[in-house]
Amino acid sequence: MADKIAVNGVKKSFVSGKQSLPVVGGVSLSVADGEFVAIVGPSGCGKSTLMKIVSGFERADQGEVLIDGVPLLRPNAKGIVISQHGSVFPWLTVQENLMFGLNGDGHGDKAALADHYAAMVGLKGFENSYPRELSGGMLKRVEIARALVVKPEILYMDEPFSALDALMNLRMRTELLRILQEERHTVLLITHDVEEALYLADRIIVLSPRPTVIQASFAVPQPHPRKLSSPELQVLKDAILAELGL
Ligand SMILES: Nc1ncnc2c1ncn2[C@@H]1O[C@H](COP(=O)(O)OP(=O)(O)OP(=O)(O)O)[C@@H](O)[C@H]1O
Repeated sequence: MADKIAVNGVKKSFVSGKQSLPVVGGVSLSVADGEFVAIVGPSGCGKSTLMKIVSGFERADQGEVLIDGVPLLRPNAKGIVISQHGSVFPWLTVQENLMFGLNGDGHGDKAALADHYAAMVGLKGFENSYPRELSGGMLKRVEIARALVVKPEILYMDEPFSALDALMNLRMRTELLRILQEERHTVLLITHDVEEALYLADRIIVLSPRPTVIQASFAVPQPHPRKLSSPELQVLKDAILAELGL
């Protein structure tokens, strides 16, 4: 079977005036169906640029991205991006936000589906609330539910929890794992937080400084729920931090 995501020899530079800034220096990567891959790397190395290329929002100068063996030329309905900035519509209620992406037929009772996903992320009873009435963590849950309600095969997450406080960040990690146990997705997560990657991912890829290439890759074979204090994860954490020069 083809990989869910295959990244082959992707390179990208940005041109500003006469200057060319090489950002992605040649990245090849395969992600299996249902796999959770986290990407860590130094600030400004090109993580978000790589994610934009892999999700179809940016074109590579060289190389290609295949989703289920098909070249990706633009954002594709199989994948949804969740970013740190958030994209919940403030003028719509939770239920209306969740129904927003369900255009066209084939979704049955949209309100019921929206309410099902609201409940899945712990927002039962808040279906008719507006975003201004919710906390930061609840807003993040709306965003996750809004991504999941369209049943994407791939979740692209770019620092999804970094705007949350530390406690809410920890809660959302657990919440995400619970949701992924209910509904299988292939996940690509960018994070600056090595512990977040160790807690969530099946595999952790360490990117080099810009122009970025894959510097190292670590499998995380531990079952969930994981204890970050376990000796195995501590050893992995030290090895990843060493790759990052820390
Ligand atoms: N559209 C663009 N035009 C020009 N330069 C860009 C563009 N997007 C990104 N860059 C540059 O590419 C480099 C990598 O940026 P990118 O956002 O991909 O890095 P990152 O690893 O995600 O950074 P951070 O960890 O700080 O979020 C930076 O030097 C940035 O200024």
